[in-house]
Amino acid sequence: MNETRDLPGLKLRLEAAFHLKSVLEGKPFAPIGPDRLAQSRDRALANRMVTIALRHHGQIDAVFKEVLAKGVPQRAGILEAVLRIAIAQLLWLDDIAAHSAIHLGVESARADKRAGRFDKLVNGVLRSVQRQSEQFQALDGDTLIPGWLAAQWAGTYGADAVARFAEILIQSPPLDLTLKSPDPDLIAVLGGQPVLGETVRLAERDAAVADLAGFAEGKWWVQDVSAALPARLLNAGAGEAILDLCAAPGGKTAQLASAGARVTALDISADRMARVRANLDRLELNAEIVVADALDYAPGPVFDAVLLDAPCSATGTFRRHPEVLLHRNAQGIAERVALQRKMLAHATALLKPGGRLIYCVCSLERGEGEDQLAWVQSSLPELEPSAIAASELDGWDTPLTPQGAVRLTPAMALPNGVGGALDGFFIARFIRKPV
Ligand SMILES: C[S@@+](CC[C@H](N)C(=O)[O-])C[C@H]1O[C@@H](n2cnc3c(N)ncnc32)[C@H](O)[C@@H]1O
Repeated sequence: MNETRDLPGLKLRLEAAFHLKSVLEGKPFAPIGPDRLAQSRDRALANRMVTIALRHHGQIDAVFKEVLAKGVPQRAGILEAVLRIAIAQLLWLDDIAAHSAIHLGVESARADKRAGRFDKLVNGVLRSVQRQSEQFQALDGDTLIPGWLAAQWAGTYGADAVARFAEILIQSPPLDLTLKSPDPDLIAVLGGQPVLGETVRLAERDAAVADLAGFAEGKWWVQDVSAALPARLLNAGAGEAILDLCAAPGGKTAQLASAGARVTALDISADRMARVRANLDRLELNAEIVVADALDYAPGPVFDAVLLDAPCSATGTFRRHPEVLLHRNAQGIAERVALQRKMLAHATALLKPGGRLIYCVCSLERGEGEDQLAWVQSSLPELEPSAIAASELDGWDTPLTPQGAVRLTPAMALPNGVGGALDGFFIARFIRKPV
C-alpha cells in the first residue's frame, strides 16, 4: 500500500477524492490546506481538480448516465469521488495526460478498501470516457444548474441569464480586492484593474493570495466587488457606532472600521470570528468582537447604523462555491427566509431613532431579497425604505430596482468595461423612523 501511495501524483488525487466526497456529503468547499498536502503545487492541482469536478457536476451526471447503465455503485467508499475527479481531468484539464488520469484513477480506487473492489469498473468507465471525450466535451450547459433552481431563476431573470450563469459557473473567477486606501502604484504592481469604489480586479495571478504585493503590509483584503457595496451604501461616518451583524470573515467590518466608525462585529461562530480578528490585526484596524447569536444580542437602541449581512442560501456565490447548487433546496431557503425576518426585526430594535439599516444577502432568490423588502414594508412600520441612487455607485444604474434597492446578478456587465462576472447580491437600505 505504501509503495502504491508513493506513486507520483497519487497522494494528491486521493486527497482530492476524499475532499470531494465530503462536499458531496454536504460539507461546504474549503480549499485543501497545507496540513493535508505540504507542496503548494500539489495543493493547487488537487484544489483545481475538486473545483472543476464541482463546476461540471451536472455534466458529469450526464456522463454517468451514458457510461454506467446501473448508475454509480453505492456504499463504495470514495468510488464516486474518484470517478468524478478522473472524468474532470479527462474532459476539462487538458494539461494532464489521459493515460495518467486513468492509471491514477484506478490506483486511487485501489487505495480505498470499499472502492478497491470496483477497480475494473473504474478502468472500463474511464476508458469509455476517453474514447467518447469529444462527445462529452461538447455536452451543452443545460445540465449544469439543477433543474429546480434553473426554473426558478428563469422565472426571475429570464432564460438567457440562466444560460449565462451556466457559462460563468464553469469559468474560474477573477480575484477582487478591496484597497484600504486609494493606491495607484499598488494597483499597477498588482496588475489590477479598478472596478468600482476601492475594488480592484486581478483577472489572473500566478501567486498565492498571501504572496501578492501589499498583503503582508495590510493594504487590502479579498472581497468580491458585489460584497463591497453594502458597507459602502451604509455611508459610515467617523466615530459613528455601527453594528456589523453576522460579520465573519469580516470584509464589511474592515470597510466600516477603515471609514473611522466605532464598529461592533458580531457573529455566532467563534472560529470564524478568530479569522476576523486575524484579518483586522493584519490590516491594523479595530473593532469590538462579539461572539453571540444575533437574536440574543440586546444592548438596546444604541447604534447609529446596523449592517445586517444575513445568513442566506448564498446561491449568488456559485462561482466560488459551486457546491451551493448541490446543497440547497426549497425547504432550506424557506427556513433562512424566516430567520432573516427575525433578524430584520431584531436589528431594528438595536437602532437609534433615525438610524440606518442595510439588509443584504449573497443570494439570487427573490424570497431572500425583493420579497423581504416588501415584507419589511408591510410588517415593520418603524422602518422606511431609503432609496439607493446611481450616484452612490459612481453613476452605475444597472443594478437599481424600481423600489430603490440593488439587485446584482453574476450576468451583469460591470462598469468601466471590466470583464468577468460578479457575485449575486441583494441590498436594501432603511431608516428607523425618528420618534
Ligand atoms: C454571509 S456571512 C457574513 C459575511 C460577512 N458579513 C463578511 O462580509 O465577511 C453570514 C454569517 O452569519 C453568521 N450567522 C449565522 N447565523 C447567525 C446567528 N444566528 N447569529 C449571528 N451570526 C450568525 C455565520 O456564522 C456567517 O459568518
